[in-house]
Amino acid sequence: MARLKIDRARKYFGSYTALDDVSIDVEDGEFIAVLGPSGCGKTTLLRQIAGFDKLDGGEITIGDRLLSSPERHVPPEHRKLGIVFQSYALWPHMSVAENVAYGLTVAGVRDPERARRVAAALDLVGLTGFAERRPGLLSGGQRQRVALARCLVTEPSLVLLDEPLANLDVHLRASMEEEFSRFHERTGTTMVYITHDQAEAMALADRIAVMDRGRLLQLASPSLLYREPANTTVAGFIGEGMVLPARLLSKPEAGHCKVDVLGVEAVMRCRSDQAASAQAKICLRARDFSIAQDEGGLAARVERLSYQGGYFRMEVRPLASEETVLHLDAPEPAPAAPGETIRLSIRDGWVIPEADLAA
Ligand SMILES: Nc1ncnc2c1ncn2[C@@H]1O[C@H](COP(=O)(O)OP(=O)(O)OP(=O)(O)O)[C@@H](O)[C@H]1O
Repeated sequence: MARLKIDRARKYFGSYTALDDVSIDVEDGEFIAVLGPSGCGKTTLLRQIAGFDKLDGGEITIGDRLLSSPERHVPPEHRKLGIVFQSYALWPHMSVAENVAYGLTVAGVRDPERARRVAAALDLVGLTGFAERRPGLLSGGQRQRVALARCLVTEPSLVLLDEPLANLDVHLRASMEEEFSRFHERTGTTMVYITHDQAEAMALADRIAVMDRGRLLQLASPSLLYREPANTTVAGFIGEGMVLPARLLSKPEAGHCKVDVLGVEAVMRCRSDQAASAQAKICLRARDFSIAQDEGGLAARVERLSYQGGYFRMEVRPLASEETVLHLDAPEPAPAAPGETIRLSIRDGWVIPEADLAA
C-alpha cells in the first residue's frame, strides 16, 4: 500500500495553474526527491502535502487517511508530518536539547520520556555531545542536523525536506548528503525531499519526480531517468543531455533500433514499442561519443576545450549542423585544438519516446 498518495493534485494561483494534475505514489519507507527548475511547483506541492494550502482539485492521502481534497482539509498540526526547512528555523535562545525537545513539550510529553527521546534523536544525528550548546555556536551542517533531530523526535510518519542543504557550502553538502542517506537507511522513514539540485537528488533518492511548469514529467529511479528520459525536457534537464533530431531506420529489436542522426547511422536503445518516425528525437550524453580514428562518423569542428582534471570537456559543432553544439569528454592529452576538425562515433543513445510531450 502506498504510504503517501498524491492523486491528480491541482492548485491555482488566480489564472495560473501551479499544480496540474500531479499524481505521485510514495511507498512506505521510500525516499522520493522532487526535482525541477525554479518556479516549477516544488514548494507548492510540499505546501499541499504539509497542509499549509488548500487543494483546488485531487486528493492527498497518507495510508487510509484523506488529508487534502477540495472538500476536506486536515490542518498541518494534525498531519503528523515532520518538516525540515532550508532556514533551519531554530530558536536562538534555547540550547540544542531544548530546541529538539520543543515539539514534545508542545505535545505534552514530559521528562523522563522527553529527555530519553531527545537523547535518542541527538544520537541519531551524531550530536550527543552538543546538547547544551546554543545554535549560534554550531556550524551550518550541525544546525541542519539539529533541525532534523527536532523533526524526528516527534516520530512523524513522513518527513518533508525543503531544500535542506541549499545554505551549506559544497563540502558540507556532500557530507550532509551522506548523513541523510545513512539516516534514511537506519530509520526507514518515508521522505519527500524538494531540491533543484539534480546531483543531490540522484545521490539520495530511490525515485525522482521531475517537475516542470506545474506538471509531473517523469517519476523514476535515478538510473532510469538518466538512461531512459521520457521526454525532451527530462532528457535536457538530467545529466546535460543533448537532444537531437533523428530518423528511425529500423523497427525495435532487442531494445535497440537503427537511427540516422545528422547524416550518420548509429544503433541506439529504444522502447520495444517505439513507433517508426522520420521526426524522432534522441538523447545523447557526453560519454556516448568517442573520437573515431578513421574517416567514418560525424565530422565536427572543435570550438572549445576546458580542462576538468585528467580529461577535457570538448565543445564541438557538427559540420552538417553548425547551429548545434555537442559536448564530449576526452582524456588527456587533448586530441585536437580549437578550430580543428575531428570525427565522432556514436556508441550509445536513447530514442526519446514522448518527444513532443513537453515541447
Ligand atoms: N502564493 C502565490 N501566489 C501567486 N503565485 C504563486 C504563489 N506561490 C507560488 N506561486 C507561483 O507558482 C509557481 C510555482 O511556485 P513554487 O514556489 O512552487 O516553485 P518552486 O519550484 O518551489 O521554485 P523555487 O525552486 O524557486 O522555490 C511560480 O510561478 C510562483 O510564482
